[in-house]
Amino acid sequence: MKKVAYLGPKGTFTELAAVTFLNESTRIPYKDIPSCLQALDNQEVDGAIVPLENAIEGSVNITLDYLVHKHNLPIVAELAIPIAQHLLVHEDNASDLQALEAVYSHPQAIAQCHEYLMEQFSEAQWVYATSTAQAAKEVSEDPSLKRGVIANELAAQKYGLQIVAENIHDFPNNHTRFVLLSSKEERFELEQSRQEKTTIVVTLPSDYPGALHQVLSAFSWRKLNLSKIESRPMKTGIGHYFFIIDIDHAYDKVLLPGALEEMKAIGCKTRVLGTYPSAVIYEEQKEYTV
Ligand SMILES: O=C(O)C(=O)C[C@]1(C(=O)O)C=C[C@@H](O)C=C1
Repeated sequence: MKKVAYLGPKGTFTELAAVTFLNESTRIPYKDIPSCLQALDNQEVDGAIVPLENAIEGSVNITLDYLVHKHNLPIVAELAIPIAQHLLVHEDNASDLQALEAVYSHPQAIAQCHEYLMEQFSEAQWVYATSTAQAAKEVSEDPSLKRGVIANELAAQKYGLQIVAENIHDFPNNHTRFVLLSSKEERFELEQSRQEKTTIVVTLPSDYPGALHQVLSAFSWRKLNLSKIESRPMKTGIGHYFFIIDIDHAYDKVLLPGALEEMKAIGCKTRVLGTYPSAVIYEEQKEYTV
C-alpha cells in the first residue's frame, strides 16, 4: 500500500500502529477519523488506518458508526499494539505538577486514565483534543500556560515535552486494535499475522422472538468462535440496533456463507465488513523508529 491516511498530527498512537505494521507506506496525517475515511473514499490515499477498540475503554464508536453507516470500505487487516499513556509537560512546568490547571488529550486517552486523573488532577480541567499528538502540539506551543498532556513517548519526542509520569493508564495490558481499510477488496499480507478474522454486521428482523439466539446458534453448531459481539444503535429510534460480530475464521466457501444464509432465512440483514489477517504486538516485542 503506497499511501495510508492516519489520525494526525505526527506522534499519535495511530501513527505508531502504522509504523509497526506498514513501515513501507507513506503516511498522510488527517485531523480526525471521518477525514481519514473520506480521504480513502476520495482516492487521495490507498488505505486508512483507524482505531476500532481499546482494551480499557471499549469500542471507538465513531469508527464503527462511519464504517457501518457512511462508507463501504473493506477491512483488510487488523493490528493491535500496546498503549502506554504518559503525562507530558513543557520543561518549564515540570517542577510543580500540582500547579497544572489543565490536562489535554484525546477522549479515549482521558478515559483510559480516568482514575489517575481523579487521584492526581481532580481540580484541573480535562480538555479534549482531536488526538493525543494534537494535544501535545498545542501544549508545547505555549509553555506559559500550566498544562499537561496525556500522550505517548513519540509525541514527547516530536513536540519537545518531558515525560513526568509513565504508564498512567488505569489497567495493565492496555492495547488498542486498529483496522486497515482499503478501497479495494484485495488480500493484504500482514507479516506478523497469526490469525484470520471476519467482521460482519447483522440487523435482526423486528418482532421475531429468539432472533439473536438463532443468529448465535448459526455460529455455535458450526463451531465458529466469536471474539466480539456488540450492539450499536441504528440511529432510527430507541430500541433499533445492529450487531457487529467478529468471527475467528476467514470467510471461506462453506461455513460462513452457510451461517449468513441461515440468518437471511429468518429475515436478518447481513453485511461483511471484511475478512482479514490479524496481528497483536505485545509490550516486549515493541520496537519502532519513526
Ligand atoms: O489520539 C491518538 O493518538 C490516537 O491515535 C487515537 C486513539 C483512539 O482513538 O483510541 C488511539 C489509541 C489510543 O487508544 C488513544 C487514542
